[in-house]
Amino acid sequence: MDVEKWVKDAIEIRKAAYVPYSHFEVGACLVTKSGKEYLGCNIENASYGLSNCAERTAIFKAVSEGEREFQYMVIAGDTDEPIVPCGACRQVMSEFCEKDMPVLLVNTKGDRRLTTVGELLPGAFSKDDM
Ligand SMILES: O=c1ccn([C@H]2C[C@H](O)[C@@H](CO)O2)c(=O)[nH]1
Ligand SMILES: [Zn+2]
Repeated sequence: MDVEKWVKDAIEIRKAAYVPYSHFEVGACLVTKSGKEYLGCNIENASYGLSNCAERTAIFKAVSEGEREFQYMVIAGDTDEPIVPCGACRQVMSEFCEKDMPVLLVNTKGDRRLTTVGELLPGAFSKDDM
C-alpha cells in the first residue's frame, strides 16, 4: 500500500484535466489488486452533459484494459474540504469495486477523509436487483 504515492499522483494528474468551462480540476488514482495505477482527470465538453469526471475516466481506462480487480481509489480536488464524488461516479464505482474498498478523498491543502464505496452509495442498484 503506497497511499502517499497514490495521493501525489491523483493530485498531479489534475494538470491533465480538460476544464475550459468549470476550471475545476479533479484527479483520480485507481489502484488494481496487483498494484497498478490507473490515473484519470475530468474531461469537459461544450455540450456540458457529456463531460466525464476524473473517477469515471480512471475506472473506464482500467476496465478497458482488462482490469477488474481493484483495491483502492484516491480522488483529489482543490476544495475547502476533501472532495466528494458525484452520484454517477458513486454508481460506477459500485459496479466495479467491492463495497468495502477504501476511497480516500483529499484536497490540495492536505485534508483527507477515508471512506468506502459502500458508504458513498448505500443501497446501490446492482445486477442482483434485476
Ligand atoms: O468528484 C468530482 C466532482 C466533479 N468533477 C468534475 C465534473 C466537472 O468537470 C467539474 C465540475 O463539476 O468537476 C469530477 O471530475 N469529480
Ligand atoms: Zn462524477
